[in-house]
Amino acid sequence: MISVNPTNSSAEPLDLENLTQEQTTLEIKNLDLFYGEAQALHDISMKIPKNRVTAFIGPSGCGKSTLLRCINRMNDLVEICRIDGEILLHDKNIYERDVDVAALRRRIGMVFQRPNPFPKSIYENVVYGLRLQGVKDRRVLDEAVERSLKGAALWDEVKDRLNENAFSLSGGQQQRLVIARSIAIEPEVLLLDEPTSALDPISTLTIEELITELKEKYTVVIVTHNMQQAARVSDQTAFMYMGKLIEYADTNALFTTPAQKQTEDYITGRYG
Ligand SMILES: Nc1ncnc2c1ncn2[C@@H]1O[C@H](COP(=O)(O)OP(=O)(O)OP(=O)(O)O)[C@@H](O)[C@H]1O
Repeated sequence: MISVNPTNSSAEPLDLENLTQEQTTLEIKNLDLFYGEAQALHDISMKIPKNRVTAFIGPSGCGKSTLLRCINRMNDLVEICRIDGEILLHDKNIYERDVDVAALRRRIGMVFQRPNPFPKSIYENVVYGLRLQGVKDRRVLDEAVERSLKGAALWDEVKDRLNENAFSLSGGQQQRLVIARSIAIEPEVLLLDEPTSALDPISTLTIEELITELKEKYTVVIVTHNMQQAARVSDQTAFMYMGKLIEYADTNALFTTPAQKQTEDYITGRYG
C-alpha cells in the first residue's frame, strides 16, 4: 500500500446508498455522457451529501472532470456533448428544459485548475457577481468583500490593498481570490477542478485547510489527481475508471479497505 494518511475529516461516515433527502444536496441518476460517438460516462449514479467534501479520483481520462462539469452544466458549452440521465439538485432535475442555467451556476460555483481572476482590482473581483445582479449599495458590497475574503482565508493578507490589481497576488492568493469571488454570491455547492495543481506545496496546504472550512457552509466536490489530497480533504471518495464509477465510499474506508480490486490496484499504485 502507498502511504495515504487518513483523512482530516472528523465527520461520521454516512450510509451513502441510503442518504435521506435532508442529507443530500445532489443526486446523479443513471448518467451517460457522449462526446460525439465516444461514451465518456457510463451509468453513473451517486448521491452527494450536504456540507461534506466529496472527491472524484481516478487515472487520467477516466471522466472525473467531465462528471464534475455535468453538475453545473458546463458541458452544455461543448457542442458534441450529449447527456442522458438526471442530476437532481435537491429534487429538481438540473437538465430539465425550464432550468435557467445562469441561475443554476450561481447556486453551483466552480473553481478551475489555473487561478482565473479578472484583470480588475481585488475588490472588483469579489463583487463581480453581485454587480451583475445589480447590487449597488456600497455598504452591501463592502460587507460582501470582507465576508467573502474572510471565508476564503485571504482577508488578512489583502485588506490593505483591495484596490490593487488581482494579478499582483501570488498564484495561491489568486486561487483563494477566485474562491472568494465564488462564495460572494452565496452558492450552495462549490465544484473544485484540481484547484491546487498549479500551486506550490504551501499554497496547496492553505487551500486544503480552506476546503475543510468551506464545507461548514457549502457542499464541496473536488476533482484531484492527488490521492493524498483526496485522503486529506474529503469525507467520501468516488473512484472512477474508464468512465465508470467503480467505488464510492467513506474516504477512510476506501483508502484502507477498498471493496473493489480495481480501487485497490489504483490506490496501491499498480496503475494510473
Ligand atoms: N470537450 C471534449 N471533447 C471530446 N472529448 C472529450 C472532451 N473533454 C473530455 N473528453 C474525453 O472524455 C474522456 C474523459 O475526460 P476527462 O477530462 O473528464 O477525464 P479526467 O479524468 O478529468 O482526466 P484528467 O485527470 O487527465 O484531467 C477522455 O477520453 C477525454 O479525451
